[in-house]
Amino acid sequence: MGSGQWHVEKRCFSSESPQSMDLENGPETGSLSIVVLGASGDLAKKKTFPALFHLYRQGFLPVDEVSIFGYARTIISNDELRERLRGYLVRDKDASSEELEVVAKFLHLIKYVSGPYDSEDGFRLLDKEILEHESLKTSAKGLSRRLFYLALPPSVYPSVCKMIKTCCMNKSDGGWTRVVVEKPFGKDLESAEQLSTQIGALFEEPQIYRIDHYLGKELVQNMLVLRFANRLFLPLWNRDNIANVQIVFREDFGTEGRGGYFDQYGIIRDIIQNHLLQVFCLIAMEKPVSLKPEHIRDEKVKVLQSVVPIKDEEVVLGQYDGYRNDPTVPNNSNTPTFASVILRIDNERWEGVPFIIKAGKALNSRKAEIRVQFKDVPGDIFKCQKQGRNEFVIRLQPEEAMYMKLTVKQPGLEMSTVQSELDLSYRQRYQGVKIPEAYERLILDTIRGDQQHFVRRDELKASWEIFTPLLHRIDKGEFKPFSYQAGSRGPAEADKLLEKAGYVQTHGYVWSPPSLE
Ligand SMILES: NC(=O)C1=CN([C@@H]2O[C@H](COP(=O)(O)OP(=O)(O)OC[C@H]3O[C@@H](n4cnc5c(N)ncnc54)[C@H](OP(=O)(O)O)[C@@H]3O)[C@@H](O)[C@H]2O)C=CC1
Ligand SMILES: O=C1O[C@H](COP(=O)(O)O)[C@@H](O)[C@H](O)[C@H]1O
Repeated sequence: MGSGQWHVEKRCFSSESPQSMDLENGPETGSLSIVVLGASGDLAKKKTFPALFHLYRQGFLPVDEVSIFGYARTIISNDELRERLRGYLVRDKDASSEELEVVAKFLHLIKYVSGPYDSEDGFRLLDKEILEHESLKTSAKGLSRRLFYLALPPSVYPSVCKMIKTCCMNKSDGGWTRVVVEKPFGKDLESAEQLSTQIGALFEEPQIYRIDHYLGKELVQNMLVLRFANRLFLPLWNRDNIANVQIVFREDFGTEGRGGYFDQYGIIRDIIQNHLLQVFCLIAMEKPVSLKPEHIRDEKVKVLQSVVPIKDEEVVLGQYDGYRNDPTVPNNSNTPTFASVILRIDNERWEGVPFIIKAGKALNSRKAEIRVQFKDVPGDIFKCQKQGRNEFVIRLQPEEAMYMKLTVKQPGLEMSTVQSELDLSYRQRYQGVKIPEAYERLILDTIRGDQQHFVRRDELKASWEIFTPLLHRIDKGEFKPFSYQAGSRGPAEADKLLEKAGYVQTHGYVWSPPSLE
């Protein structure tokens, strides 16, 4: 692979039809029906349909193969759905006539079917529509591919999966049916396992795509490359050199109309148990045998299983003032909108290294980053260590970047030291390159049958095992959040915990992304 292109070993093609048949993953051509269930909802309009549009625009969804269906209970016409979606695909006033035409052609591919989630009538109607479209599309040897995206509350997953299985499976020999399910996948270990069992009774694991959109972010996808394709990092990535790791998610807005949903889940279930824990796996796991999805997921499960029970004194919870003003949030809500939790791994590589996982809503900034802090240099001949430690920072968003904080000689006649950085800011380094949206990438993976960036059942179980005891105590009101001011850094106790974990702040040093001017 001299081109430096991503090389996924699992792809093996039939000699008969090299491009059309991936033996392990099912056919890659033939009619493709993408069904968005919950098409009237928030996720569908903001993420799913726009991602499909971007794939269409880049030629990944050829019109001679693809049909898109929306399904929900709301009674609306095809045109009404298309009109609802339009505004999320393009801003009319900025768009050229060519762009508007592309949008119109894409919207024309979408057909809406209305029906309930628990009765066969609606799904039989959906199946009839799919069959009708399949008969019109190119079908290599009559192959059909059916992708069902559940943009729905998890409470309806079991009945929807049952309806798909009963009424809407691919009917061609050698075609496939896949389902994409969103988070939250369960509320604790027991409910997640129950849901997995219900869905697992209907579909095989290779048909189930548990999506976690953080796994589609550019710099999250870069983690394995960074760790395992750079000699520089290999000998450093362990307890001998790394003092602590932080994985941080901050949002500068509150629950904003989603209070009712959020209050049943809280920040640990909304962000930490899934998004941040997936990032944690990629930082902490061992090198997989290969890039095959199962090899990667095997290593993720192992590291999750090596996490020791969370200690009470290594948790700080917070709730921002004003959270309970939302009419959909109970006045006595104990739900955390902020949490900082230290995870510890009991293995040869990481024993003694705290992983501080922190997430909060209504804070003073919006960003997600990984911060790997190295230990002090032994024998400080420059007497410079009070200036700060080496830190490797991976900024997931906004302004994707990686930078390494270093101590260097202050330029000039004197021998003094100063903190500086090696900086790889994506906007500057990759000018003109459009970084794809996470959902765009992940939906393409589902079509290609690549489960590398999706959560396997045992991985999900291991992740709930880590957080369920703490979550149950919070649910029972045994663990109380500190209050914090909206727009602040969160509760001061979280900074104390960070300090206790051994994080050394570099005072007076601020990294600002380089500007293009
Ligand atoms: N919104 C977001 O940004 C994100 C959402 N998610 C997840 O994606 C999924 C969908 O989210 P979102 O679109 O916000 O959800 P919505 O609340 O907008 O629900 C989607 C659709 O499901 C139907 N629906 C809503 N409530 C019920 C119910 N109680 N029983 C049956 N059907 C119902 C409605 O369609 P109709 O009444 O027309 O049938 C609705 O339009 C959820 O699992 C969510 O956690 C994940 C990440 C981000
Ligand atoms: O899954 C979720 O993620 C969003 C944050 O996603 P991002 O890609 O903008 O970082 C969060 O706002 C939401 O509460 C949560 O459900």
